[in-house]
Amino acid sequence: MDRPNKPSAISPSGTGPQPSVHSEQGRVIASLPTGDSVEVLLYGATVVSWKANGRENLWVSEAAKLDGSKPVRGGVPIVFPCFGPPPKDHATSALPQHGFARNTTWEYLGKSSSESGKLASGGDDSVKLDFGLSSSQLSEDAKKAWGYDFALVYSVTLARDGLQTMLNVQNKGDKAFEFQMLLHTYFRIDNISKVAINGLGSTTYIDKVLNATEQQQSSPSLQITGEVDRVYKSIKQDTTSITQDGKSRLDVTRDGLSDSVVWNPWIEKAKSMGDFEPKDGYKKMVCVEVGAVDGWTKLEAGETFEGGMIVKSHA
Ligand SMILES: O=P(O)(O)OC[C@H]1O[C@@H](O)[C@H](O)[C@@H](O)[C@@H]1O
Repeated sequence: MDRPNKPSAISPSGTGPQPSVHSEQGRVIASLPTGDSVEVLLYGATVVSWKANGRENLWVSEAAKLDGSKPVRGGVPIVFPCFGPPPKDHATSALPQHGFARNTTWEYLGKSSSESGKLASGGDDSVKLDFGLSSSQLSEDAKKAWGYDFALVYSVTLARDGLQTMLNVQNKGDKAFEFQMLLHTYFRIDNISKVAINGLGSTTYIDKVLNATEQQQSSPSLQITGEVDRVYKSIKQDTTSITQDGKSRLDVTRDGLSDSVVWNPWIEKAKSMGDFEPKDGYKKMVCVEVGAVDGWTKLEAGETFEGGMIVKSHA
């Protein structure tokens, strides 16, 4: 399997007090001695909070359902195995928009021991939480709609210098399947009018607002002044960064992935979503989503795919 982008991981551990991890009411919360923390709902394995340097980096709607009745409007919902409404002539055609991963309850597999995974966890520097979802945990409806034998492991690593989220997809069955995946991250920002998205220059994108026409990003910097729903394909740069008032705010680095979606619903679309509150919340969020959504990724029986992101937050 091609791994288009291989960034260096967040810096590994030192020694010192241990991170704390506890679970309560369907969520797992991890904190570092520095005060940085991450909170993951078992429903959808949705990261609903990531605080670094005393600041929340994720936006969650005030009307988001956190009770498992609807995918969470905010945080980092996982899109799998289809992105958007599935095409009629594809094996995913009977699934809902964005698939089933974001509205199924995952299993907490535990905190991985130090030195395992992509980061050398341990000491006070990082902690890695693993979540699992396999075919047997799906609802009867989802099993009927997509009857493949698969296993997903989602690893969320909180480190002193960032957050890493990686999705590992395994084909456990005896027939090949095709999928798309996306980490649909809602970043919290202070004011959309002061924000620019950089690192998408010279990239071709599908503009879903302009009837899915193919366009070219000519300027190196994207400002958001209206509804934006764009699928950037085969991006050459590893990192898409969000600046605020001209200063670096968040750097999103793709790992094993080369597509990104940029989404902001703006005024009318925000009004039309019952779970989007406050209605002017579009000024405080922007989705920069990493994924494999241009066409389909095929996994043969027994094969594994891994992709995700490393996000660094600037104080
Ligand atoms: O309302 P949903 O299903 O969470 O989707 C939100 C948005 O998700 C984005 O990733 C899509 O590109 C948009 O088209 C879509 O509107």
